[in-house]
Amino acid sequence: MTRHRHSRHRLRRNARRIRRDGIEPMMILSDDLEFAPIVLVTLGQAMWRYRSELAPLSMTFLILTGGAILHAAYATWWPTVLIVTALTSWALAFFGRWVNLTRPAERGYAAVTVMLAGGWTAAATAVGPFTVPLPHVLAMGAFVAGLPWWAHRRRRARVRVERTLAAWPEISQAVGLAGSRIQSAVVDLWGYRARVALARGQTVEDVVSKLPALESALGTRRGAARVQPVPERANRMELRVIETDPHADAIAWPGPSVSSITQPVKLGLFEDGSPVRVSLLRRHALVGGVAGAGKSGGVNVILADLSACPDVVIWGIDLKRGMELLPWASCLDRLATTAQEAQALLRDAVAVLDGRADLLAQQGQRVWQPRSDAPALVILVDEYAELVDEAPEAVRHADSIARRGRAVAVTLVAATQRPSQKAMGHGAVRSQMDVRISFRVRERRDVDLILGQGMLKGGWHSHTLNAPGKFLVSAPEHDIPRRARTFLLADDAVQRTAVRHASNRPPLDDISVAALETAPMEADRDASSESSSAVPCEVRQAASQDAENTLWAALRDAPTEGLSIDDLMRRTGMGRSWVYYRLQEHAHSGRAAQVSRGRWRALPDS
Ligand SMILES: Nc1ncnc2c1ncn2[C@@H]1O[C@H](COP(=O)(O)OP(=O)(O)OP(=O)(O)O)[C@@H](O)[C@H]1O
Repeated sequence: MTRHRHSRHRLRRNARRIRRDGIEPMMILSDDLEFAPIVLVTLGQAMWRYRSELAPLSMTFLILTGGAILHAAYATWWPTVLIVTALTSWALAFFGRWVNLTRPAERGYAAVTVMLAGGWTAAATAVGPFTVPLPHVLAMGAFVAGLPWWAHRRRRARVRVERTLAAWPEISQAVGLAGSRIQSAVVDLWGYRARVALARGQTVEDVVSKLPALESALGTRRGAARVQPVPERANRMELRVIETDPHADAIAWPGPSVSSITQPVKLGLFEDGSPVRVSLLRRHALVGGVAGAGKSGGVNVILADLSACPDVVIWGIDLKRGMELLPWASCLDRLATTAQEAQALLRDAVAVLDGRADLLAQQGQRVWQPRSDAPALVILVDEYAELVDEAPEAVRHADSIARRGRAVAVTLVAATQRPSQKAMGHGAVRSQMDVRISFRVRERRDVDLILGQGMLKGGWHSHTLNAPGKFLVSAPEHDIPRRARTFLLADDAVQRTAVRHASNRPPLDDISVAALETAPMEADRDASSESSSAVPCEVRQAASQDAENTLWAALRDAPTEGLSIDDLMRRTGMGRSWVYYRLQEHAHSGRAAQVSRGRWRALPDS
């Protein structure tokens, strides 16, 4: 007692000296201080930190204490304890959802545990908690009921997230977001998300630029953290950490989601499982991304939905000799696979546009309302850059459609790898695209190329997409960067869908057909300046067959080191794309192969 008074006195004296001398206060561990309180505080902190893991033990202790008190004071109350237990178990089993026990297994566990605990308490109330075998039963019960608790995945995830976010003050300091606060956090199937209040002057863009540092501080894998603004508050954001990728597996196309172009098509699913719906009515769309990133897959989903709508006519341009769009031929009102056909198709689309615009002007209407007898016209262009290369004249028509087509429901859906000004033909097409879909891009600067200026800075990181089919979509209804994955249509699904939808495709309306019938006069004028399209069809076919034969002969007679694409272009007189796609076809059917980089020859036994 005297020793305690001495040390308290010494402490007070030290504190006075510190204040007097202006020395910064700090914790000093010395044998002067009492050791026991520090141990107690540390122990208390550890127990608090591990309170979830210790819960079965704490509960056992509480039940034991409760049993002892009840036995000592109210030994005759054991039937009441039993009744309360039965009622609570029943309520948990049937209404546990109200207390966040979302799964049947969780409700069952809670009901059984309450039954065991209540049963034991009733017995302890009646005969005393230390009467054999009650202590043994309690120990066994605690262990058995504790096992599912300790093993429960969602509980462990919640605890891990709580601990991570408890360190937010240090984390935010370390990454340069000091002063921001976590407001709430929710653990879900794929990871967790937290609402963060930003400090004064901090913006979501600041956080986006610090994402890699944030991922490191949170201890997640690279690319696991996402940041989304909260539209109604500039000083709030949602931080999402994806621990298990919900897009790890391909998502099969579930069937058409629309029956009219006036409804938004369903492209795929966001990471939270919600559908990506985008309206294509009176909107042009640009689909971009590196080769193999899933553009054609995305176009397939658009086609599968649009071909289910009886109020839209679809035209296609595929200068890869129809490789991508040919499977949909039965649903396409028109398909162009050569530069000349593409040019004619776009020219006709402009004629349709003009015809419709004239009618609307006469009737004093502003927009074309798609119906099955007055359908919208959607023109799908696969690999737009190819069109610019091979049919530069066609780009003029595409430009016209991009600028004037919306009101009359004549719209473009253009897919291309890298929509640079050059690839888009230096026209207005790119700037007129209202829906931008970006699959993975190789370089950061390509993000802005597809999605628009400043998008990279705003957190649209399509260079970090890590699997084919994953995309970001920017459209009037999608102004937040959220990762999504398109549905996947396997080849046989494309075939089946095309066959099923082919029977209810609408023809063009009378106004558009009449516009096309009066268009040839203009077309002839066009044609006179284009020697290629003036060549009759049979002559073109014969020329193509000649080139085909020359290519095959060249490949067959090629030296062992093969022939380069330039050699083959020279010999056949055809363009690079033509040679390239014919080689791909030969390679596909096992007739020719690349002997070294860029050099080809026929296979010996073909
Ligand atoms: N949503 C998806 N889910 C799973 N896999 C996909 C998905 N989309 C595409 N893939 C896979 O990626 C491969 C390449 O996709 P796709 O042909 O669509 O790419 P691309 O961007 O069109 O390439 P290219 O420009 O060479 O035509 C496909 O063969 C398919 O296996």
